[in-house]
Amino acid sequence: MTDQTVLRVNGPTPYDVVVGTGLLGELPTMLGEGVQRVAVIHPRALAATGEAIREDLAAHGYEAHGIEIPDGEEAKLAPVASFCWQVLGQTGFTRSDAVVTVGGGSTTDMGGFVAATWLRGVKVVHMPTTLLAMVDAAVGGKTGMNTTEGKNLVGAFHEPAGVLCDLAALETLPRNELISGLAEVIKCGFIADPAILDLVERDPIAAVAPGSAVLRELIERAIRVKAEVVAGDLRETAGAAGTLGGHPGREALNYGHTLGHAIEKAERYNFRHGAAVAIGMTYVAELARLAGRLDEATADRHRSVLQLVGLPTSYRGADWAQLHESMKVDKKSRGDNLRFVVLEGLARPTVLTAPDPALLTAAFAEITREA
Ligand SMILES: NC(=O)c1ccc[n+]([C@@H]2O[C@H](COP(=O)([O-])OP(=O)(O)OC[C@H]3O[C@@H](n4cnc5c(N)ncnc54)[C@H](O)[C@@H]3O)[C@@H](O)[C@H]2O)c1
Ligand SMILES: O=C(O)C(=O)C[C@@H](O)[C@H](O)[C@H](O)COP(=O)(O)O
Ligand SMILES: [Zn+2]
Repeated sequence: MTDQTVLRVNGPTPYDVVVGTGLLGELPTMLGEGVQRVAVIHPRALAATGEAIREDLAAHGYEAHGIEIPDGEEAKLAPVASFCWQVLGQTGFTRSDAVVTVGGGSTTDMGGFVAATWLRGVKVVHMPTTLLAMVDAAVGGKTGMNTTEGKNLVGAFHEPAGVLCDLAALETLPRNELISGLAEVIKCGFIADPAILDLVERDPIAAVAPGSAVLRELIERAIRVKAEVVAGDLRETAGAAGTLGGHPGREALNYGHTLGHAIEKAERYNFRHGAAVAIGMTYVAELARLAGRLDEATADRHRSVLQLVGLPTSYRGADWAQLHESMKVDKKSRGDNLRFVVLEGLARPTVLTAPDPALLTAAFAEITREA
C-alpha cells in the first residue's frame, strides 16, 4: 500500500511530480542513469535535512556534495549563484552530473538557475519543502534571480528531471509560510479549478492543517493546474502571441503577480511572496470589475476566500507612483504597455493590455481604502 500520487508534467521532456511521504528512496530512480556527482543545494535552515540527503546519496555510491545557501530571497542574488558555480567547478561537475534542490521556492529558483546555467544545463531534481514550492515553484521549470531593479529579472526555463513533494516537510513549516503557499493554491482556483475555492471555503481550518486530507487534495489539484498550463506553453509565449484564442497560456500563472512583485520589492522582500500575490489578486479583481470585465460577486470572492485563511487583501505601504514604476519591468510588459492577467469569470483568465491610468489608480484606491 503506497500513499504516493504521481502527477505527470508533459512537454518537451516529460517528468513526474510525486506527492507522498518518505520519498527519499525515490531519488536515485529520479536521478536516472549515468549520474556520478550530485550537489545538494539547501538553505541554512535546512542544514540537517540537506546533510541527511547528502549522506543517503553517498551511501548509494554517489559523490555527493552539500551546498548551503542563505534562507529566503537572500539566496536569489548573483553572488550566491557565483558561489555555487565555484563549488561545481572545484568538484569537477560534468554534464552527466546533477543538482538536487531541497528547500522552498527561493532554493528551487536559485538552484534551478544554477543547474540551468552550469555547462549550459545539467540535470536537476527538486525536493520542495514548503507548500508554495510544492504546488508552484518546483514545477514548470521557471527559475529566477533578483537584481537591484526588481524581482526575478534574471532566469531561464529549465525543466527538472522530477519533483519529490514529501508532505512530512510541511510539519515543520511555520504557519505563515504555509498560509503564503495557500495564496498560489487559491490562485489556481481562480484561474482554472474553482473546486479549489469550494474546498477552502468549506473547511478553511483543514486547508491550513499539515497532514489533512483537504490540504493534500488542494496540493494535488494545484499541481495539476500548473502541470496542465506549463505543458501547453512552457516558455510563456502564447499569451502575447495570441495563439491560444485569448487564453493567456502560462501568463495565467502570473495572476496577481504584477502588483505582487512590486510590493515585494517595495517592502525589501520582508513580505511573503504569497501575501503579496494575495494583495495583487485582490487588486486585479478590482481592476477587472472596474473595467467591466468581472462581476462584483467574483471580485468580492477574492477578498472573502483569501481572508478566510488569513491572507491580506489590502495594502497601505508604498505609494502608487513607486509601485507603478516597478511594474514597468514586469515580464508581461511589452514596450511601454503594462499587461495584467485578469478574469472575465471564474476560470476564465485573459490579458488586459495598457488599461486606462484612471482605472489603475481607482483599483489601487479600492485596496488601500480598508487597509
Ligand atoms: N519558479 C516559480 O515558478 C515560482 C513560483 C512561485 C514562487 N516562486 C518563488 O518562490 C519564492 C518563495 O518561496 P517560498 O515561499 O517557498 O519561500 P522560501 O524558499 O523563502 O522559504 C521560506 C522560509 O522557510 C524555510 N523553510 C523551507 N522549508 C522549510 C520547512 N520544511 N520547515 C521549516 N522551514 C522551512 C526557508 O529556509 C525560508 O526561511 C519567491 O522567491 C518566489 O518568487 C517561484
Ligand atoms: O510558473 C509561472 O509561470 C508563474 O508565473 C508562477 C508564479 O507563481 C511565480 O511566482 C513565478 O516565479 C513568477 O514569474 P515571473 O515570470 O513573473 O517572475
Ligand atoms: Zn508566485
